[in-house]
Amino acid sequence: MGNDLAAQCSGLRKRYGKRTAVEDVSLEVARGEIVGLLGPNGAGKTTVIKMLLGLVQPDAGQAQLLGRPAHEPAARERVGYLPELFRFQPWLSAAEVLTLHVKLARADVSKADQQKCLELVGLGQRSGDRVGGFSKGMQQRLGLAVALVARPEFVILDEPTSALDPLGRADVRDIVLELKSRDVAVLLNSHLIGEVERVCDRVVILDHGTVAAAGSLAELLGQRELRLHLTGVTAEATQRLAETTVLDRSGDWITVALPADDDATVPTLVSDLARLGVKIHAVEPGRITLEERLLGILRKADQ
Ligand SMILES: Nc1ncnc2c1ncn2[C@@H]1O[C@H](COP(=O)(O)OP(=O)(O)OP(=O)(O)O)[C@@H](O)[C@H]1O
Repeated sequence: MGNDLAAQCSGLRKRYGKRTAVEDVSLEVARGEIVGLLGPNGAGKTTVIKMLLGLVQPDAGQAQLLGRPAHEPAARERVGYLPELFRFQPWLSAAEVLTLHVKLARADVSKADQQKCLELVGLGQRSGDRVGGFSKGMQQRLGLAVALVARPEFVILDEPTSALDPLGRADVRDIVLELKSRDVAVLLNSHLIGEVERVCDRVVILDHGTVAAAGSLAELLGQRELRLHLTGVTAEATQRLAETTVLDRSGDWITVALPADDDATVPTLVSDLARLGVKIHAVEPGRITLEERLLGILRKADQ
């Protein structure tokens, strides 16, 4: 495996009794890449994460972390993990929880840097307070600090914002993007699709334990489109429109496909149509959202 991969797994399978939780799942996370893991409840996301971390033994397949087999404890030393469900020792202060985890990770992180990590997650003022008195969202912020404090090269965040207010969610988004800028890889499991769409480079969609779709956002969301409200369309203008891919026509509205990442098509088309005497009432760029795409994939699989 190349050193450019933070995580890689292939052919992962896990059964619990007769129930198949995960079947033949393969995925990769490159260094500095943010990958979103999406899928309905019970799709197998957490099970895949646990197999990647060597916390659950796969029935088949293999997983590697930062170039080592996932089951080796040394593989996890440079990995930060925010589990979906966790409880910290309620009698410890936030600062003590971080110190404990720095020790467990056998990392060398000064007290000042530990305090900075608490500030990063918005708990700078609460470092001396006992965790038992923390709200759910504050505990989740502390969980994020624990995942980040030992300066990991790969971070797995399992539902990191489920208990957070909108400001907290925006903070997590900024933190994830900041990790990427430092070439830290992130695997993000979240039901908040807008969040995934905003920060992730690639997305893996799990359904019934298997990979239902995977790819970059551009690949998954496909072509962009443009809705035009036009009147006075002459034969010449119709010919000009036919040079694009016309997806739909209903009344005065025409939808054409736009090539991905092409900035020239819209201004050229609009000026050509205007020159040909067409009255242009509206020009609306559009693209299906990740949520629409996800629902489409999952509903198709259920049919
Ligand atoms: N320890 C376990 N014992 C028995 N079944 C399990 C265990 N862990 C997971 N499963 C089953 O495996 C399947 C996948 O569960 P998993 O927690 O991986 O899903 P998920 O995609 O993370 O779901 P959610 O979005 O609800 O967190 C489910 O059917 C679940 O009941």
